[in-house]
Amino acid sequence: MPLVEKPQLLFNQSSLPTDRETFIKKEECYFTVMLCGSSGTGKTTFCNNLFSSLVKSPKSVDNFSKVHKQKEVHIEKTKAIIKEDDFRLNLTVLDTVGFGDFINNKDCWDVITDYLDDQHEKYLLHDQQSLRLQRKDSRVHLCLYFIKPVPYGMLPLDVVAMNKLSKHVNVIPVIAKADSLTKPELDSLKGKINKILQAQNITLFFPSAIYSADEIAKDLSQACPFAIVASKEAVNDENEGKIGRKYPWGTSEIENEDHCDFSKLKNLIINNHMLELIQSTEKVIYERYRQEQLINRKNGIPKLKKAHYERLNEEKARIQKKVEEKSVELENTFKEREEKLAVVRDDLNNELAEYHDKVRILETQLDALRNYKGKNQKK
Ligand SMILES: Nc1nc2c(ncn2[C@@H]2O[C@H](COP(=O)(O)OP(=O)(O)OP(=O)(O)O)[C@@H](O)[C@H]2O)c(=O)[nH]1
Repeated sequence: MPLVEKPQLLFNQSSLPTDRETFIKKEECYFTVMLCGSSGTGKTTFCNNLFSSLVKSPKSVDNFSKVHKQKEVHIEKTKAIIKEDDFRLNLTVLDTVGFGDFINNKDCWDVITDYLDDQHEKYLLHDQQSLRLQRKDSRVHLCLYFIKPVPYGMLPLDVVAMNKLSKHVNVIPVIAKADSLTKPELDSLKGKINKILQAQNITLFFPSAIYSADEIAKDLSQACPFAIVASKEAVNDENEGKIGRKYPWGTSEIENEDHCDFSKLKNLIINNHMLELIQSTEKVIYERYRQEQLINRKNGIPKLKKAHYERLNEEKARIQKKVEEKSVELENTFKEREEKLAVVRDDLNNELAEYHDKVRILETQLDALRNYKGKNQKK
């Protein structure tokens, strides 16, 4: 687990509201963030920019082809401890490897929603025990959903996946690689995405004024979906320390609000609303899961998840097929044996008929001999 001491200023403690100050005074906090989006959307680069440190290493070419040989989406976990002054952030970053990368992406969000529910379930089990000390909390506080920068809006996969995920975790959509769009294209894309999200009734995470200030919360909410640019390089010597992307015609600085919404998103997640994300996970999302489970589950047994259900159905179909194949095989063997037995029976019957004929001939001969003998005795 990488231990990153003193990254570039992560927490702006001087401007903290009281609630957050208390939160920081706890000296330690656990935060889990999920990066959901297809390969190459810049998730790793963005994550390292967000936490101002090398939290996650980019995939090498070999590693990339190895992980993508698996035909299923899987969750890759990276842990890091970020220390700033006396505060320690125990960070867990979850990458959804393979999400949206296959030709058929049907139900690829199931692995993720099952993972999210599993973490709630583990917490629920701890909750139900009499001694609640040292309970592990692996619940996910935030899912950053990476939308590809395509001018026509969102793919149907994005709409369905965000709809499903938003019931299990706080979701914030981001437009990845926003430097590939012009300002008018970006504004139009944001408008289209917001219209789709509204029409589909997708509930996203929006910062509330209780955790920051009215204007800050409003400004951050208006920036959604956040257009982000990520980079691992400083733009040039002159602007040393400024991270960005260099092009032949100019530069794009990630923290420049005229270039993208990176700073706003960082303010939301780290400076102002991390506590709200953690509390909303506890009070809204986990509470909803807890109530649903306790109302619906029979005899305390957790409800089967879709993936488990499908696996059981597949297993049932496999066993049924095997039973059918075995019964056809047995029937054929039985028929073969029956046919063989019929041949043996016919042979034996023929043999028996032959013996009967022979016996009949012998009896006729015996009768003839008896008659002959009787006639001779009379003489
Ligand atoms: N133009 C542009 N390129 C970016 C941006 N962010 C990242 N990249 C580049 O995109 C490539 C992929 O970035 P990664 O951060 O590895 O993407 P990823 O989503 O983590 O990829 P996987 O690990 O395969 O899932 C790298 O070459 C980055 O330098 C961005 O905002 N704009």
